Amino acid sequence: MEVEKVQNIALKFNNNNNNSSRIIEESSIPKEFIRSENEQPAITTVHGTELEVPTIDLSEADEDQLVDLISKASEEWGLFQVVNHGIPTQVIQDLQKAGRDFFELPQEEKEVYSKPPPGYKGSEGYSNKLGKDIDTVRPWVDHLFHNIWPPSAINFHFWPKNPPSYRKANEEYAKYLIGVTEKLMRCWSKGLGLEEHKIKEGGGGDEMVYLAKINYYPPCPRPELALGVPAHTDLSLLTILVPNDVAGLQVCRDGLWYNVRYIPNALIIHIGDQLEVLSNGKYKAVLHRTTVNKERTRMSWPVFIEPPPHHEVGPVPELITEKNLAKYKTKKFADYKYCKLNKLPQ
Ligand SMILES: O=C(O)CCC(=O)C(=O)O
Ligand SMILES: [Fe+2]
Repeated sequence: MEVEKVQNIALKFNNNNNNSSRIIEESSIPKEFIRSENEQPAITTVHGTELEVPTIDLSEADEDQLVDLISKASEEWGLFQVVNHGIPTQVIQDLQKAGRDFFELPQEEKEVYSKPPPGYKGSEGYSNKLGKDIDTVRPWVDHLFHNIWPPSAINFHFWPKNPPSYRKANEEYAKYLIGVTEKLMRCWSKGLGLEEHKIKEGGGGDEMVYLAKINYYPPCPRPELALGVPAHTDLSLLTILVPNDVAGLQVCRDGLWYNVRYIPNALIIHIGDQLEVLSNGKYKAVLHRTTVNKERTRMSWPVFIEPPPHHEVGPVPELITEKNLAKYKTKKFADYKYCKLNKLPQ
């Protein structure tokens, strides 16, 4: 069988002059990256159909209409794209260029920002999972995490100094992102029949943490066998993501995986676990994953907007009645995160 044939062929990582990019000499991948058949994109993707997730114009002047659209998309899909969101194209392009320039640096320079050794509890730092031994199937992706808001949560130690434009590009993007986030949270509150500040308050108010990530998915010689990020829902309250123009995001509907269409300049909004909890299950965290590409590097820039660790998250009390009992426990975000990352029951 094809899977077995490729299992014995080693991937060769070569240092290419001063740029230690990986040169893949065989038209194959090591077995650590090969997914079981029930995960392989070639077998599990619905081909020929890109999923038309809702695309919402965030400049819609009729606020009730906007609330309805966002509420419906969050209930039915858990994911939607927004256009006319108010973030200038230049700000997004600068963010993307700074991230791309960082990931194209020699490996040693990226590793300056590596996550601290085992025992480190934070999320921030660079991780080269492509080259790291872990006992599960490896994801075909490298990433960098660091907080971008609020100022008290920022640790510039994890922000690349090279390229020099990195800091300004991220600070600019963060400023605009706050506006988009707050608008979405007001709409979700209203969509739930609550006062407009309730979702923000339930998520930790001005202490909410904006955790930025860059995903870097290099070309993969056998994209039909591997995955970038495997199936998951985000831990966050919401995630706002900018992709590059290489498609790869997939969402699960009725057990089947569909490609999400790339729309230039749109932001992709994911409902995360914490919004599902706050809304007592009305809004659904979306199950998603990413595929990789044979020729091109895919990149994405998600920002996970999360409650601060000590903040207790549970269904908003006003939503709980005798007929609508709480479906989720109220617990500290840090505890929720610990259970999820360690695959413990919530
Ligand atoms: O790259 C993408 O489009 C999605 C990445 C993702 O789901 C994640 O990093 O949590
Ligand atoms: Fe995700």
